[in-house]
Amino acid sequence: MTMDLGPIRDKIDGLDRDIVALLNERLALAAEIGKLKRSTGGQIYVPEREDAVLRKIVSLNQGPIKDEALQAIYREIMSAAIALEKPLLIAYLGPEATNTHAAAMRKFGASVEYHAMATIADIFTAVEKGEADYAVIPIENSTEGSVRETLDSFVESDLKIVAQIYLEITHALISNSPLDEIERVYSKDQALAQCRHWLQRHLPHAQLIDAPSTSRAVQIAKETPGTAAVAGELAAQFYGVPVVERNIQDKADNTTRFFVLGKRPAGAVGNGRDMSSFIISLGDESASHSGALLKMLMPLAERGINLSKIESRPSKKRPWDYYFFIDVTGHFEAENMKDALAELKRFCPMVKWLGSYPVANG
Ligand SMILES: O=C(O)C(=O)C[C@]1(C(=O)O)C=C[C@@H](O)C=C1
Repeated sequence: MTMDLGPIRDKIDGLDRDIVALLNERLALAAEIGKLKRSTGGQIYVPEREDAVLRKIVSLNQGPIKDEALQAIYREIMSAAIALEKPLLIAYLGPEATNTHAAAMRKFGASVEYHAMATIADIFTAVEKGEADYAVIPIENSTEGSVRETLDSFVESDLKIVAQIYLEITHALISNSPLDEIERVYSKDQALAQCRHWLQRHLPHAQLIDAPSTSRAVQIAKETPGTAAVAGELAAQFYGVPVVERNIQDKADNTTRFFVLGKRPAGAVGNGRDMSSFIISLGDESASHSGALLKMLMPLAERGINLSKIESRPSKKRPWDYYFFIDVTGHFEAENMKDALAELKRFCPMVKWLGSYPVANG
């Protein structure tokens, strides 16, 4: 039987012509917006608008395209729009091709510039000095907990959290050798631990060796026959090493949360889709007063502001003095938030706003 795909492909060609013309029409409008923003000093990347666009296209979608596929396409369209408005440089915690790189690309797409940096402190400095426009850093992992260096860096910095990214962490076995020839497996200890059962079952005799990063592990696997790496698929693509097996992590729900940091705050999305983060210190009350924490949370609870996370860190100023890092629902500019903060400031020596941002990426 011969298949005649010609007529259908002709229709696809016609649609592609229309799609390209429409995309260019949309991008020309973004370029116009860019010109206005540059003359008035407006922000090029507008997380709350992107959140609204991504929700709008999902509400318009009637299928068969999946919402996630449509959002991924729009992520790239808005990335191309940003690149026309002004080239943006995004700093992220390196090395290249790690999960933080993948998270940054998920948020900003392929049309902006990325720069891997060695430490979280370097990243804060780069954005503060204007050497990078935005930064992407990990804040917490669902199994490993918070990244303490990130929390501590917020105490001294005036940068604002403008967006957050949730990335499901998946691991792949990456090697030039087939499974039955692999004798050594390199990765970060955490990644090896997260794949322990799979490795025991499929490579019971392989030696498991710590590497400084998952990306370094892939570089080692690339150079040495009989070795493999456990890393994300981005690293396999980036270094050009084949994926032998994907999704080898023992648990399926391992997620890391990342923040996007910028110099200027993001506006409100509305519709209950905003979150805010603060550092609050109770000063002398924290050690002496068992009800102090409750007193701190009451002004928020009384105004219907939900607490989604609270975490304490030693202030390092005095023993048993703590900073509380809290995430709450709502935008900083909302009336109930302003009231709650005014009340907190009456008895808390430090109430520091770290930023307000859309609840989650699309
Ligand atoms: O609406 C804007 O401010 C734009 O710059 C356009 C646009 C878009 O392509 O929709 C692009 C980048 C911004 O982050 C948000 C939206």
